[in-house]
Amino acid sequence: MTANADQNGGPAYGRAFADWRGACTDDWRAYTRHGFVQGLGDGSLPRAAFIHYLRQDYVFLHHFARAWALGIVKSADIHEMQACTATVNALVQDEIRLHVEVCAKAGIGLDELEATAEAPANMAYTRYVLESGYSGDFLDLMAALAPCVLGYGEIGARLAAGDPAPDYAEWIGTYASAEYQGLCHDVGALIDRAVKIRLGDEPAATPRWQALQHRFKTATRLEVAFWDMGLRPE
Ligand SMILES: Cc1ncc(CN)c(N)n1
Repeated sequence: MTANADQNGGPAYGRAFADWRGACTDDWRAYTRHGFVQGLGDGSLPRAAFIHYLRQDYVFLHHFARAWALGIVKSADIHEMQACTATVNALVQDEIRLHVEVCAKAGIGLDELEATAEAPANMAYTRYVLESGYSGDFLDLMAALAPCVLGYGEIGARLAAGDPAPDYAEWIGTYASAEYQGLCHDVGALIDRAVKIRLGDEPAATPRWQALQHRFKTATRLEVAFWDMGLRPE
């Protein structure tokens, strides 16, 4: 367990994250230790699969930015609005730069990137998250969004600490960076504060908790399906 780990061995991104992650350990492991992830770490991932994934992820980030913008709509106060705004900004200004730059080096320009046809696994995941926000409240949306932000934080930190092969250093460096790790801590704190405001000090004792755990688990499974899709370039 590292200094930054919580008591379950996961990164210390907050209490709600630790609980939700701990309630779906098999699915979480399938997501964060997926063959695609192992291939990023040891360099064995075929380049075609990586570029295929990255193009889909470029589309994914558009929808995720929309979902975080929906968080602004569903916010209870200025603190939540500011935190959601910062995350939208991190997605569309910082994270997406990786996708644009790596694809440009592979000969895929911005127009071609924008014209990427969305894969069904991408649609299933992003629309699930957006629907969680449309029909649910701020907590429903956060439970569906958390595996995305925090899972990549956990993966990036673990791969970077494990002496990775140089092939995917840019990808690993993006998610292991101080900026991305800071974002994960901010999002974890946002969720804990939102839980406290809405469900009090003993949220696990409230009738809503299981439904939130279930939303987190469903989004985690959709992350697994996204990696599966990444391994199947047409
Ligand atoms: C599918 C997916 N999940 C998570 C992330 C990290 N924001 C991402 N870029 N793509």
